Amino acid sequence: MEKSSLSSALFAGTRFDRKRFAEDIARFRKGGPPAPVPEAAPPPTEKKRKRKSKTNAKKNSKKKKRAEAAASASDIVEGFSVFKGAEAKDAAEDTVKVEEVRKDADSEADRRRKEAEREIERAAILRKRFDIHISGHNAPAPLESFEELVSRYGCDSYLVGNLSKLGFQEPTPIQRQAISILLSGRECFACAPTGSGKTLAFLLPILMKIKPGSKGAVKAVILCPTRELAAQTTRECKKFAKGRKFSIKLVTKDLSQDGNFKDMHCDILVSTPFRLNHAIQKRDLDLSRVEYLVLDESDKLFELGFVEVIDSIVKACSNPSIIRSLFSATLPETIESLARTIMHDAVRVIVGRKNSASSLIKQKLIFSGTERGKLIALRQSFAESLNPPVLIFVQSKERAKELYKELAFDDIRADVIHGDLSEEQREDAVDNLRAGKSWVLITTEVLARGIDFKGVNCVINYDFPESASAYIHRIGRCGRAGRSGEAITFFTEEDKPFLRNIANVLVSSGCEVPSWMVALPKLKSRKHRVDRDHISFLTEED
Ligand SMILES: Nc1ncnc2c1ncn2[C@@H]1O[C@H](COP(=O)(O)OP(=O)(O)OP(=O)(O)O)[C@@H](O)[C@H]1O
Repeated sequence: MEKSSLSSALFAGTRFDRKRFAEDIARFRKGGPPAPVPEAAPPPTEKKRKRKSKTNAKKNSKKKKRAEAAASASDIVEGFSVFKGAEAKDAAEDTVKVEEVRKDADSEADRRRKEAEREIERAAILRKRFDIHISGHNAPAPLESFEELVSRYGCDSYLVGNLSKLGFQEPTPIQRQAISILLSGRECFACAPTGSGKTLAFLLPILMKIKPGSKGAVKAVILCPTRELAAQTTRECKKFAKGRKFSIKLVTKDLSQDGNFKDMHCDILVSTPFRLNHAIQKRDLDLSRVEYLVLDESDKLFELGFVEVIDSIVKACSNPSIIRSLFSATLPETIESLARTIMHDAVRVIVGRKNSASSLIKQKLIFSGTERGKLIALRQSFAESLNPPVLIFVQSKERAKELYKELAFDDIRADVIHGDLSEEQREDAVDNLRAGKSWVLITTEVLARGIDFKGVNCVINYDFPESASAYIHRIGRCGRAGRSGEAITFFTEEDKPFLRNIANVLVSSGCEVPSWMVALPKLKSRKHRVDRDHISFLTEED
Protein backbone atom coordinates (compact mmCIF):
# COMPACT_ATOMS: atom_id res chain seq x y z
CA MET A 1 0.00 0.00 0.00
CA GLU A 2 1.22 3.43 -0.77
CA LYS A 3 2.26 5.68 2.05
CA SER A 4 -0.52 8.20 1.54
CA SER A 5 -3.32 5.63 1.27
CA LEU A 6 -1.91 3.83 4.29
CA SER A 7 -2.10 6.91 6.45
CA SER A 8 -5.59 7.77 5.25
CA ALA A 9 -6.72 4.23 6.05
CA LEU A 10 -5.19 4.43 9.50
CA PHE A 11 -6.81 7.74 10.34
CA ALA A 12 -10.15 7.04 8.67
CA GLY A 13 -12.95 7.34 11.24
CA THR A 14 -10.60 8.25 14.07
CA ARG A 15 -12.69 10.99 15.62
CA PHE A 16 -12.64 12.11 19.19
CA ASP A 17 -16.05 11.69 20.85
CA ARG A 18 -16.16 14.68 23.26
CA LYS A 19 -19.53 13.63 24.71
CA ARG A 20 -18.28 10.18 25.61
CA PHE A 21 -15.13 11.50 27.24
CA ALA A 22 -16.66 14.61 28.81
CA GLU A 23 -15.97 13.51 32.36
CA ASP A 24 -12.38 12.69 31.52
CA ILE A 25 -11.94 16.05 29.92
CA ALA A 26 -13.32 17.75 33.04
CA ARG A 27 -10.96 15.74 35.20
CA PHE A 28 -7.95 16.73 33.18
CA ARG A 29 -8.93 20.40 32.83
CA LYS A 30 -6.91 22.46 35.27
CA GLY A 31 -9.52 24.26 37.39
CA GLY A 32 -12.93 25.67 36.26
CA PRO A 33 -16.21 23.87 35.59
CA PRO A 34 -16.46 21.17 32.96
CA ALA A 35 -16.89 22.59 29.49
CA PRO A 36 -20.45 22.25 28.11
CA VAL A 37 -20.58 19.35 25.73
CA PRO A 38 -22.61 19.88 22.58
CA GLU A 39 -25.36 17.41 21.71
CA ALA A 40 -24.47 14.94 18.99
CA ALA A 41 -25.24 16.79 15.78
CA PRO A 42 -28.24 15.56 13.69
CA PRO A 43 -27.55 15.03 9.93
CA PRO A 44 -27.34 18.52 8.32
CA THR A 45 -30.42 19.83 6.48
CA GLU A 46 -30.02 21.72 3.13
CA LYS A 47 -30.36 25.07 4.95
CA LYS A 48 -27.75 24.12 7.48
CA ARG A 49 -25.41 22.90 4.76
CA LYS A 50 -25.61 26.33 3.15
CA ARG A 51 -24.99 28.06 6.45
CA LYS A 52 -22.06 25.71 7.01
CA SER A 53 -20.49 26.56 3.69
CA LYS A 54 -20.87 30.26 4.55
CA THR A 55 -19.10 29.81 7.83
CA ASN A 56 -16.32 27.81 6.16
CA ALA A 57 -14.77 31.03 4.94
CA LYS A 58 -14.72 32.38 8.49
CA LYS A 59 -13.25 29.14 9.74
CA ASN A 60 -10.46 29.23 7.19
CA SER A 61 -9.44 32.67 8.28
CA LYS A 62 -9.22 31.41 11.83
CA LYS A 63 -6.92 28.52 10.91
CA LYS A 64 -3.94 30.03 12.56
CA LYS A 65 -5.83 30.62 15.82
CA ARG A 66 -7.10 27.07 15.77
CA ALA A 67 -3.58 25.73 15.41
CA GLU A 68 -2.62 27.64 18.52
CA ALA A 69 -5.74 26.46 20.33
CA ALA A 70 -4.89 22.87 19.39
CA ALA A 71 -1.47 23.30 20.88
CA SER A 72 -2.85 24.65 24.17
CA ALA A 73 -5.58 21.97 24.32
CA SER A 74 -2.94 19.29 24.11
CA ASP A 75 -1.19 20.93 27.05
CA ILE A 76 -4.42 20.73 29.06
CA VAL A 77 -5.06 17.03 28.41
CA GLU A 78 -1.51 15.97 28.82
CA GLY A 79 -1.22 12.20 28.83
CA PHE A 80 -4.61 11.59 27.22
CA SER A 81 -3.25 10.06 24.04
CA VAL A 82 -6.32 9.79 21.76
CA PHE A 83 -7.33 13.45 22.34
CA LYS A 84 -3.74 14.59 21.98
CA GLY A 85 -3.28 12.63 18.76
CA ALA A 86 -6.42 14.01 17.06
CA GLU A 87 -5.63 17.60 17.96
CA ALA A 88 -2.04 17.07 16.91
CA LYS A 89 -3.30 15.92 13.50
CA ASP A 90 -5.48 19.06 13.27
CA ALA A 91 -2.52 21.18 14.26
CA ALA A 92 -0.33 19.48 11.67
CA GLU A 93 -2.91 20.18 8.95
CA ASP A 94 -3.15 23.78 10.14
CA THR A 95 0.61 24.13 10.10
CA VAL A 96 0.57 22.99 6.47
CA LYS A 97 -2.13 25.58 5.70
CA VAL A 98 -0.19 28.31 7.52
CA GLU A 99 2.87 27.29 5.54
CA GLU A 100 0.84 27.54 2.31
CA VAL A 101 -0.44 31.00 3.27
CA ARG A 102 3.11 32.04 4.06
CA LYS A 103 4.31 30.71 0.70
CA ASP A 104 1.50 32.59 -1.06
CA ALA A 105 2.47 35.78 0.76
CA ASP A 106 6.11 35.20 -0.15
CA SER A 107 5.30 34.74 -3.81
CA GLU A 108 3.07 37.86 -3.72
CA ALA A 109 5.94 39.84 -2.18
CA ASP A 110 8.25 38.35 -4.80
CA ARG A 111 5.86 39.34 -7.57
CA ARG A 112 5.62 42.87 -6.21
CA ARG A 113 9.40 43.13 -5.88
CA LYS A 114 9.86 41.98 -9.47
CA GLU A 115 7.20 44.45 -10.65
CA ALA A 116 8.97 47.27 -8.78
CA GLU A 117 12.26 46.24 -10.37
CA ARG A 118 10.67 46.24 -13.82
CA GLU A 119 9.20 49.70 -13.11
CA ILE A 120 12.64 51.03 -12.09
CA GLU A 121 14.15 49.54 -15.25
CA ARG A 122 11.38 51.02 -17.42
CA ALA A 123 11.89 54.43 -15.79
CA ALA A 124 15.65 54.24 -16.35
CA ILE A 125 15.17 53.37 -20.05
CA LEU A 126 12.77 56.30 -20.53
CA ARG A 127 15.11 58.70 -18.74
CA LYS A 128 18.04 57.59 -20.87
CA ARG A 129 16.00 57.92 -24.05
CA PHE A 130 14.87 61.46 -23.21
CA ASP A 131 18.12 62.63 -21.60
CA ILE A 132 16.46 63.14 -18.21
CA HIS A 133 18.69 63.20 -15.13
CA ILE A 134 17.27 63.10 -11.64
CA SER A 135 18.44 63.25 -8.06
CA GLY A 136 16.31 62.66 -4.98
CA HIS A 137 15.04 59.33 -3.66
CA ASN A 138 12.12 57.35 -5.06
CA ALA A 139 11.31 59.60 -7.98
CA PRO A 140 8.29 58.31 -9.90
CA ALA A 141 8.75 57.03 -13.45
CA PRO A 142 8.43 59.50 -16.33
CA LEU A 143 5.22 59.49 -18.36
CA GLU A 144 5.20 57.39 -21.49
CA SER A 145 2.32 59.33 -23.03
CA PHE A 146 -0.42 61.83 -22.19
CA GLU A 147 -2.91 58.91 -22.09
CA GLU A 148 -1.06 57.65 -19.03
CA LEU A 149 -2.34 60.72 -17.21
CA VAL A 150 -5.77 59.14 -17.41
CA SER A 151 -4.82 55.51 -16.77
CA ARG A 152 -2.21 56.13 -14.06
CA TYR A 153 -3.34 59.37 -12.43
CA GLY A 154 -7.08 59.56 -13.12
CA CYS A 155 -6.85 62.75 -15.14
CA ASP A 156 -10.15 64.17 -16.41
CA SER A 157 -10.48 63.42 -20.11
CA TYR A 158 -11.37 67.08 -20.87
CA LEU A 159 -7.77 68.05 -20.07
CA VAL A 160 -6.20 65.44 -22.33
CA GLY A 161 -8.79 66.45 -24.95
CA ASN A 162 -7.65 70.09 -24.70
CA LEU A 163 -4.02 69.05 -25.15
CA SER A 164 -4.89 67.10 -28.22
CA LYS A 165 -6.89 70.06 -29.66
CA LEU A 166 -3.83 72.25 -29.10
CA GLY A 167 -1.75 69.77 -31.09
CA PHE A 168 0.16 68.37 -28.12
CA GLN A 169 0.55 64.71 -29.01
CA GLU A 170 3.49 63.61 -26.90
CA PRO A 171 4.81 65.04 -23.64
CA THR A 172 8.19 66.75 -23.91
CA PRO A 173 10.99 65.28 -21.73
CA ILE A 174 10.53 67.82 -18.93
CA GLN A 175 6.77 67.24 -18.99
CA ARG A 176 7.26 63.46 -18.77
CA GLN A 177 9.28 63.71 -15.57
CA ALA A 178 8.18 66.88 -13.77
CA ILE A 179 4.46 66.10 -14.15
CA SER A 180 4.79 62.65 -12.59
CA ILE A 181 6.87 64.08 -9.72
CA LEU A 182 4.35 66.81 -8.93
CA LEU A 183 1.40 64.45 -9.27
CA SER A 184 2.95 62.11 -6.76
CA GLY A 185 2.99 64.96 -4.26
CA ARG A 186 6.71 65.70 -4.34
CA GLU A 187 8.37 69.09 -4.68
CA CYS A 188 10.52 69.66 -7.73
CA PHE A 189 13.48 71.65 -9.11
CA ALA A 190 13.38 71.52 -12.87
CA CYS A 191 15.98 72.71 -15.32
CA ALA A 192 15.27 72.16 -19.02
CA PRO A 193 16.18 74.04 -22.21
CA THR A 194 14.31 77.12 -23.38
CA GLY A 195 11.19 76.34 -25.40
CA SER A 196 10.95 72.77 -24.09
CA GLY A 197 7.45 73.03 -22.57
CA LYS A 198 8.09 73.82 -18.91
CA THR A 199 4.87 75.86 -18.68
CA LEU A 200 2.62 72.86 -19.19
CA ALA A 201 4.84 70.82 -16.88
CA PHE A 202 3.81 72.96 -13.91
CA LEU A 203 0.29 73.89 -15.04
CA LEU A 204 -1.01 70.41 -15.72
CA PRO A 205 -0.59 69.00 -12.17
CA ILE A 206 -2.31 72.11 -10.80
CA LEU A 207 -5.27 71.74 -13.15
CA MET A 208 -5.51 68.05 -12.28
CA LYS A 209 -5.26 68.37 -8.52
CA ILE A 210 -7.12 71.49 -7.46
CA LYS A 211 -10.90 71.78 -7.49
CA PRO A 212 -12.60 74.91 -8.82
CA GLY A 213 -13.86 76.43 -5.61
CA SER A 214 -15.13 78.96 -3.20
CA LYS A 215 -14.55 82.67 -2.57
CA GLY A 216 -11.32 83.84 -1.04
CA ALA A 217 -9.40 80.58 -1.33
CA VAL A 218 -6.54 80.86 -3.77
CA LYS A 219 -5.25 77.33 -4.41
CA ALA A 220 -2.32 77.92 -6.71
CA VAL A 221 0.14 80.77 -7.16
CA ILE A 222 2.48 81.12 -10.12
CA LEU A 223 5.22 83.73 -9.92
CA CYS A 224 6.97 85.09 -13.02
CA PRO A 225 9.70 87.75 -13.17
CA THR A 226 8.00 89.98 -15.77
CA ARG A 227 4.45 91.18 -16.51
CA GLU A 228 4.69 89.93 -20.10
CA LEU A 229 5.52 86.43 -18.95
CA ALA A 230 2.81 86.48 -16.27
CA ALA A 231 0.24 87.55 -18.91
CA GLN A 232 1.38 84.80 -21.27
CA THR A 233 1.22 82.14 -18.55
CA THR A 234 -2.32 83.25 -17.64
CA ARG A 235 -3.39 82.91 -21.29
CA GLU A 236 -1.81 79.46 -21.56
CA CYS A 237 -3.44 78.30 -18.34
CA LYS A 238 -6.87 79.39 -19.58
CA LYS A 239 -6.34 77.48 -22.83
CA PHE A 240 -5.48 74.24 -21.03
CA ALA A 241 -8.36 74.66 -18.54
CA LYS A 242 -11.00 75.34 -21.20
CA GLY A 243 -14.25 73.56 -20.36
CA ARG A 244 -13.83 73.73 -16.57
CA LYS A 245 -14.92 76.55 -14.31
CA PHE A 246 -11.53 77.49 -12.97
CA SER A 247 -11.07 81.11 -12.05
CA ILE A 248 -7.61 82.06 -13.32
CA LYS A 249 -6.48 85.62 -12.62
CA LEU A 250 -3.52 87.75 -13.57
CA VAL A 251 -2.53 90.28 -10.91
CA THR A 252 -2.53 93.53 -12.84
CA LYS A 253 -1.51 96.89 -11.42
CA ASP A 254 -5.17 97.78 -10.76
CA LEU A 255 -5.97 94.47 -9.12
CA SER A 256 -2.92 94.62 -6.89
CA GLN A 257 -3.79 98.17 -5.75
CA ASP A 258 -7.58 98.07 -5.48
CA GLY A 259 -8.64 94.39 -5.58
CA ASN A 260 -11.14 93.08 -3.06
CA PHE A 261 -9.52 89.70 -2.62
CA LYS A 262 -11.80 88.62 0.25
CA ASP A 263 -14.88 88.46 -1.95
CA MET A 264 -13.10 87.42 -5.08
CA HIS A 265 -13.38 83.93 -6.49
CA CYS A 266 -9.92 82.92 -7.66
CA ASP A 267 -8.42 79.43 -7.95
CA ILE A 268 -5.16 80.21 -9.71
CA LEU A 269 -3.30 83.49 -9.36
CA VAL A 270 -0.46 84.48 -11.72
CA SER A 271 1.69 87.45 -10.79
CA THR A 272 5.04 89.17 -10.66
CA PRO A 273 6.54 89.16 -7.14
CA PHE A 274 6.12 92.85 -6.36
CA ARG A 275 2.47 93.01 -7.37
CA LEU A 276 1.61 89.92 -5.39
CA ASN A 277 3.47 91.15 -2.33
CA HIS A 278 1.64 94.47 -2.56
CA ALA A 279 -1.70 92.64 -2.61
CA ILE A 280 -0.67 90.57 0.43
CA GLN A 281 0.53 93.57 2.44
CA LYS A 282 -2.06 96.17 1.45
CA ARG A 283 -5.13 94.31 0.20
CA ASP A 284 -5.30 91.45 2.70
CA LEU A 285 -4.78 88.78 0.10
CA ASP A 286 -4.91 85.47 2.00
CA LEU A 287 -2.60 82.77 0.64
CA SER A 288 -2.82 80.39 3.59
CA ARG A 289 -4.73 77.77 1.59
CA VAL A 290 -2.43 77.69 -1.43
CA GLU A 291 -1.71 74.08 -2.43
CA TYR A 292 0.75 74.77 -5.26
CA LEU A 293 3.41 77.47 -5.51
CA VAL A 294 5.43 77.71 -8.72
CA LEU A 295 8.48 79.91 -9.18
CA ASP A 296 8.93 80.15 -12.93
CA GLU A 297 12.31 81.44 -14.12
CA SER A 298 13.29 80.69 -10.55
CA ASP A 299 16.93 81.72 -10.81
CA LYS A 300 15.81 85.22 -11.83
CA LEU A 301 13.35 85.30 -8.92
CA PHE A 302 16.13 84.48 -6.48
CA GLU A 303 18.37 87.24 -7.78
CA LEU A 304 19.16 90.24 -5.65
CA GLY A 305 16.24 92.65 -5.55
CA PHE A 306 13.62 89.91 -5.55
CA VAL A 307 14.84 87.71 -2.68
CA GLU A 308 13.11 89.52 0.20
CA VAL A 309 9.83 89.75 -1.66
CA ILE A 310 9.98 86.06 -2.57
CA ASP A 311 10.70 85.25 1.04
CA SER A 312 7.64 87.18 2.18
CA ILE A 313 5.42 85.44 -0.42
CA VAL A 314 6.75 82.00 0.54
CA LYS A 315 5.89 82.77 4.16
CA ALA A 316 2.39 83.95 3.23
CA CYS A 317 1.77 80.60 1.50
CA SER A 318 1.65 78.95 4.91
CA ASN A 319 -0.28 75.75 4.14
CA PRO A 320 1.95 72.97 5.60
CA SER A 321 1.11 70.56 2.79
CA ILE A 322 1.92 73.03 0.00
CA ILE A 323 3.87 71.67 -2.99
CA ARG A 324 6.50 74.06 -4.31
CA SER A 325 8.26 73.81 -7.63
CA LEU A 326 11.02 75.75 -9.35
CA PHE A 327 11.44 75.88 -13.11
CA SER A 328 14.08 77.47 -15.31
CA ALA A 329 16.40 76.87 -18.24
CA THR A 330 19.32 77.91 -16.05
CA LEU A 331 19.97 77.01 -12.44
CA PRO A 332 23.29 78.21 -11.00
CA GLU A 333 24.61 76.32 -7.95
CA THR A 334 24.33 79.36 -5.67
CA ILE A 335 20.69 79.89 -6.53
CA GLU A 336 19.96 76.19 -6.19
CA SER A 337 21.33 76.03 -2.65
CA LEU A 338 19.40 79.17 -1.71
CA ALA A 339 16.21 77.71 -3.18
CA ARG A 340 16.74 74.41 -1.38
CA THR A 341 16.23 76.18 1.93
CA ILE A 342 12.52 76.48 1.13
CA MET A 343 11.99 73.00 -0.35
CA HIS A 344 11.09 69.71 1.34
CA ASP A 345 12.31 66.40 -0.04
CA ALA A 346 12.45 67.81 -3.56
CA VAL A 347 13.39 65.85 -6.65
CA ARG A 348 15.82 67.61 -8.98
CA VAL A 349 15.30 67.10 -12.70
CA ILE A 350 17.72 68.19 -15.39
CA VAL A 351 16.94 67.66 -19.06
CA GLY A 352 20.02 67.58 -21.26
CA ARG A 353 22.96 69.52 -19.82
CA LYS A 354 22.39 71.97 -17.04
CA ASN A 355 22.71 75.65 -18.04
CA SER A 356 23.07 74.98 -21.75
CA ALA A 357 21.38 76.45 -24.82
CA SER A 358 18.83 74.61 -26.90
CA SER A 359 20.57 72.38 -29.43
CA LEU A 360 18.12 73.59 -32.11
CA ILE A 361 19.76 77.01 -32.30
CA LYS A 362 22.64 77.76 -34.67
CA GLN A 363 24.85 80.21 -32.79
CA LYS A 364 27.34 82.76 -34.22
CA LEU A 365 29.68 85.28 -32.63
CA ILE A 366 30.56 88.27 -34.85
CA PHE A 367 33.36 90.75 -34.10
CA SER A 368 32.26 94.26 -34.99
CA GLY A 369 35.14 96.27 -33.49
CA THR A 370 33.24 99.38 -32.34
CA GLU A 371 29.68 100.55 -31.73
CA ARG A 372 29.61 102.05 -35.22
CA GLY A 373 30.83 98.74 -36.60
CA LYS A 374 27.81 97.01 -35.03
CA LEU A 375 25.32 99.16 -36.88
CA ILE A 376 27.14 98.50 -40.16
CA ALA A 377 27.19 94.77 -39.45
CA LEU A 378 23.47 94.77 -38.62
CA ARG A 379 22.53 96.61 -41.82
CA GLN A 380 24.73 94.28 -43.81
CA SER A 381 23.19 91.23 -42.25
CA PHE A 382 19.65 92.54 -43.02
CA ALA A 383 20.71 93.34 -46.60
CA GLU A 384 21.99 89.79 -47.12
CA SER A 385 19.01 88.08 -45.59
CA LEU A 386 16.23 89.23 -43.35
CA ASN A 387 14.24 86.28 -42.15
CA PRO A 388 11.47 87.74 -39.97
CA PRO A 389 10.35 87.66 -37.25
CA VAL A 390 13.61 88.86 -35.70
CA LEU A 391 14.20 89.86 -32.10
CA ILE A 392 17.02 92.31 -31.30
CA PHE A 393 18.30 92.67 -27.73
CA VAL A 394 19.96 95.84 -26.46
CA GLN A 395 21.09 96.64 -22.93
CA SER A 396 18.95 99.70 -22.08
CA LYS A 397 15.73 101.47 -23.01
CA GLU A 398 17.70 104.47 -24.30
CA ARG A 399 19.58 102.23 -26.69
CA ALA A 400 16.34 100.54 -27.73
CA LYS A 401 14.90 103.93 -28.72
CA GLU A 402 18.12 104.90 -30.55
CA LEU A 403 18.26 101.70 -32.58
CA TYR A 404 14.57 102.00 -33.40
CA LYS A 405 15.21 105.46 -34.89
CA GLU A 406 18.07 104.09 -37.00
CA LEU A 407 16.05 101.19 -38.39
CA ALA A 408 13.13 103.49 -39.18
CA PHE A 409 15.39 105.01 -41.89
CA ASP A 410 15.83 101.64 -43.54
CA ASP A 411 12.19 100.90 -44.30
CA ILE A 412 12.26 97.90 -42.05
CA ARG A 413 8.99 97.25 -40.26
CA ALA A 414 10.41 97.55 -36.78
CA ASP A 415 8.79 97.99 -33.39
CA VAL A 416 10.23 98.59 -29.96
CA ILE A 417 9.41 97.55 -26.41
CA HIS A 418 10.88 98.95 -23.20
CA GLY A 419 9.99 99.96 -19.68
CA ASP A 420 8.87 103.52 -20.57
CA LEU A 421 5.91 102.23 -22.55
CA SER A 422 2.51 101.64 -21.00
CA GLU A 423 1.33 98.09 -20.37
CA GLU A 424 -0.99 98.39 -23.38
CA GLN A 425 1.76 99.64 -25.70
CA ARG A 426 4.02 96.79 -24.62
CA GLU A 427 1.28 94.26 -25.27
CA ASP A 428 0.62 95.78 -28.71
CA ALA A 429 4.29 95.54 -29.66
CA VAL A 430 4.37 91.85 -28.70
CA ASP A 431 1.06 91.16 -30.50
CA ASN A 432 2.27 92.94 -33.66
CA LEU A 433 5.29 90.67 -33.89
CA ARG A 434 3.14 87.60 -33.23
CA ALA A 435 0.69 88.67 -35.95
CA GLY A 436 3.45 89.43 -38.49
CA LYS A 437 2.60 93.15 -38.57
CA SER A 438 6.16 93.98 -37.57
CA TRP A 439 9.24 92.07 -38.74
CA VAL A 440 11.73 93.19 -36.18
CA LEU A 441 11.17 93.83 -32.49
CA ILE A 442 13.84 95.72 -30.56
CA THR A 443 13.74 94.95 -26.86
CA THR A 444 15.55 95.18 -23.59
CA GLU A 445 15.95 92.27 -21.15
CA VAL A 446 12.19 92.47 -20.53
CA LEU A 447 11.44 89.88 -23.23
CA ALA A 448 14.47 87.72 -22.55
CA ARG A 449 12.77 85.21 -20.31
CA GLY A 450 9.92 82.87 -21.00
CA ILE A 451 8.20 84.76 -23.80
CA ASP A 452 7.03 82.30 -26.40
CA PHE A 453 7.16 83.64 -29.94
CA LYS A 454 6.69 80.39 -31.78
CA GLY A 455 7.91 81.63 -35.12
CA VAL A 456 10.95 83.75 -34.22
CA ASN A 457 13.64 82.73 -36.68
CA CYS A 458 16.52 84.83 -35.50
CA VAL A 459 17.71 86.51 -32.30
CA ILE A 460 20.35 89.21 -32.54
CA ASN A 461 22.31 90.22 -29.48
CA TYR A 462 23.12 93.74 -30.63
CA ASP A 463 24.56 94.39 -27.17
CA PHE A 464 26.59 91.63 -25.62
CA PRO A 465 24.61 89.88 -22.83
CA GLU A 466 25.67 90.49 -19.26
CA SER A 467 26.01 86.79 -18.34
CA ALA A 468 25.90 83.28 -19.77
CA SER A 469 22.40 82.70 -18.39
CA ALA A 470 21.15 86.00 -19.90
CA TYR A 471 22.60 84.77 -23.22
CA ILE A 472 20.87 81.36 -22.95
CA HIS A 473 17.48 82.94 -22.21
CA ARG A 474 17.76 85.64 -24.90
CA ILE A 475 18.68 83.26 -27.72
CA GLY A 476 16.05 80.83 -26.41
CA ARG A 477 13.34 83.07 -27.90
CA CYS A 478 14.00 81.18 -31.12
CA GLY A 479 14.41 77.43 -31.65
CA ARG A 480 11.28 76.63 -29.64
CA ALA A 481 8.98 73.62 -29.58
CA GLY A 482 11.17 71.61 -31.94
CA ARG A 483 11.78 74.39 -34.52
CA SER A 484 15.23 75.54 -35.55
CA GLY A 485 16.57 79.06 -35.02
CA GLU A 486 19.61 81.29 -35.46
CA ALA A 487 21.38 83.45 -32.89
CA ILE A 488 23.89 86.18 -33.80
CA THR A 489 25.90 87.95 -31.12
CA PHE A 490 27.98 91.04 -31.88
CA PHE A 491 31.02 91.79 -29.77
CA THR A 492 33.35 94.77 -29.63
CA GLU A 493 36.88 95.20 -28.21
CA GLU A 494 35.28 96.08 -24.87
CA ASP A 495 33.32 92.83 -24.79
CA LYS A 496 36.33 90.60 -25.57
CA PRO A 497 37.35 89.88 -21.95
CA PHE A 498 33.82 88.56 -21.31
CA LEU A 499 33.67 86.27 -24.31
CA ARG A 500 34.85 83.16 -22.51
CA ASN A 501 31.55 82.39 -20.69
CA ILE A 502 29.48 82.75 -23.84
CA ALA A 503 32.00 80.81 -25.94
CA ASN A 504 31.69 77.94 -23.45
CA VAL A 505 27.92 77.88 -23.97
CA LEU A 506 28.49 77.59 -27.73
CA VAL A 507 30.99 74.77 -27.21
CA SER A 508 28.62 72.81 -24.95
CA SER A 509 25.88 73.13 -27.59
CA GLY A 510 28.18 71.70 -30.25
CA CYS A 511 28.85 75.01 -32.07
CA GLU A 512 32.35 75.86 -33.28
CA VAL A 513 34.33 78.70 -31.70
CA PRO A 514 37.94 79.82 -32.19
CA SER A 515 40.17 78.21 -29.54
CA TRP A 516 41.49 81.57 -28.26
CA MET A 517 38.03 82.43 -26.95
CA VAL A 518 37.79 79.48 -24.58
CA ALA A 519 41.42 80.03 -23.57
CA LEU A 520 40.69 83.55 -22.30
CA PRO A 521 41.30 84.02 -18.57
CA LYS A 522 38.43 83.39 -16.18
CA LEU A 523 36.93 86.57 -14.79
CA LYS A 524 35.90 87.05 -11.18
CA SER A 525 32.84 89.09 -12.00
CA ARG A 526 30.16 87.10 -13.80
CA LYS A 527 28.21 90.18 -14.86
CA HIS A 528 29.27 92.32 -17.77
CA ARG A 529 27.86 95.84 -17.82
CA VAL A 530 29.55 98.33 -20.17
CA ASP A 531 28.95 102.01 -20.79
CA ARG A 532 28.48 102.18 -24.54
CA ASP A 533 28.54 105.01 -27.06
CA HIS A 534 25.17 106.10 -28.46
CA ILE A 535 23.78 104.19 -31.40
CA SER A 536 23.92 106.68 -34.23
CA PHE A 537 25.60 107.37 -37.52
CA LEU A 538 25.36 111.04 -36.75
CA THR A 539 28.47 112.20 -34.91
CA GLU A 540 28.71 115.40 -32.83
CA GLU A 541 30.34 117.14 -35.83
CA ASP A 542 27.53 116.09 -38.17
N1 LIG B 1 3.91 68.53 -25.54
C1 LIG B 1 3.97 69.51 -26.42
N2 LIG B 1 3.76 69.29 -27.73
C2 LIG B 1 3.83 70.30 -28.63
N3 LIG B 1 4.12 71.58 -28.32
C3 LIG B 1 4.34 71.86 -27.02
C4 LIG B 1 4.28 70.85 -26.02
N4 LIG B 1 4.53 71.44 -24.83
C5 LIG B 1 4.73 72.74 -25.08
N5 LIG B 1 4.63 73.01 -26.39
C6 LIG B 1 4.82 74.32 -27.06
O1 LIG B 1 6.21 74.62 -26.97
C7 LIG B 1 6.41 76.02 -26.85
C8 LIG B 1 7.37 76.31 -25.72
O2 LIG B 1 6.78 75.97 -24.49
P1 LIG B 1 7.07 76.81 -23.16
O3 LIG B 1 6.85 78.24 -23.39
O4 LIG B 1 6.35 76.15 -22.07
O5 LIG B 1 8.64 76.55 -23.02
P2 LIG B 1 9.59 76.81 -21.77
O6 LIG B 1 10.36 75.58 -21.56
O7 LIG B 1 8.80 77.35 -20.64
O8 LIG B 1 10.56 77.93 -22.36
P3 LIG B 1 11.35 79.11 -21.59
O9 LIG B 1 12.48 78.49 -20.87
O10 LIG B 1 11.81 79.99 -22.69
O11 LIG B 1 10.39 79.77 -20.67
C9 LIG B 1 5.04 76.63 -26.66
O12 LIG B 1 4.65 77.20 -27.88
C10 LIG B 1 4.14 75.47 -26.32
O13 LIG B 1 2.84 75.68 -26.78
